[in-house]
Amino acid sequence: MALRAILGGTFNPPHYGHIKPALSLLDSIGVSALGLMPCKIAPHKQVSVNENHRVNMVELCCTEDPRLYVESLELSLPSPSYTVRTLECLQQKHQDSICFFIGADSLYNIESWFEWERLLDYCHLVVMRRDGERFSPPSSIVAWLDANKTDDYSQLHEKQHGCVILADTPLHPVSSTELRSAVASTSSAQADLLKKWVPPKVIDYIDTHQLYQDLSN
Ligand SMILES: Nc1ncnc2c1ncn2[C@@H]1O[C@H](COP(=O)(O)OP(=O)(O)OP(=O)(O)O)[C@@H](O)[C@H]1O
Ligand SMILES: O=C(O)c1ccc[n+]([C@@H]2O[C@H](COP(=O)([O-])O)[C@@H](O)[C@H]2O)c1
Repeated sequence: MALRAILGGTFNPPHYGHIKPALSLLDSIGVSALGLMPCKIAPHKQVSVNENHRVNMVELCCTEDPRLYVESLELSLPSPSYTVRTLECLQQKHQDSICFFIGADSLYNIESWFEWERLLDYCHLVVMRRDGERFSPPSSIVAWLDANKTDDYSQLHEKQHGCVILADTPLHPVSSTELRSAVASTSSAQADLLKKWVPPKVIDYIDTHQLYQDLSN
């Protein structure tokens, strides 16, 4: 069965910490493209920048690499954007197996996700390092992880769903939160931070639309 790689996110704004570790895994996984899937209403976050801006920034981000595309399905589904429901719809739409990418911080909070125990019925989870030397999940999910994790990427093709890969991705120490602060700041160090982590077209978009000028968004 064909495999589809998807990274869901709020993307407020999108940054290289989203795309670089995920792109670095595509060859190992054996997929040629990565769908960036912006959520409509984030389940666990207050997001004041509207979905159109976030989608436009994700589209601009996709011009950075021909393997990137926007997966817009979640925007057409009822809010909030519960991943288990989205994955169910994605599978019905494409009939592919799905590798759903998340950062380690998302894994550590996964028990708070809507019907989280059903997630692996619809996808494989590919977890990217976010910080720290090694993965350190909360004890409450260790048994679940042990039952499902594998280091063998060929399993992603052999099984339709149900694997968890803790991927040894290079660290990209950045978050959208820091970048929103950097936009709001006037310091040159913060301007450098933006240039380092945000694609130039996304920086131009943020400037043009005066996003993140105050920290309430
Ligand atoms: N620097 C990074 N390295 C690895 N994974 C990341 C990184 N930044 C975000 N991710 C992962 O990408 C997904 C989407 O992230 P999201 O859009 O919430 O970005 P964020 O930087 O965590 O945002 P915020 O700071 O606003 O919470 C999440 O699963 C998150 O864990
Ligand atoms: O389904 C849930 O309850 C759920 C809770 C938190 C996050 N998610 C999804 O996880 C992805 C990353 O979320 P975030 O908040 O880090 O941008 C994004 O696709 C969200 O829709 C999903």
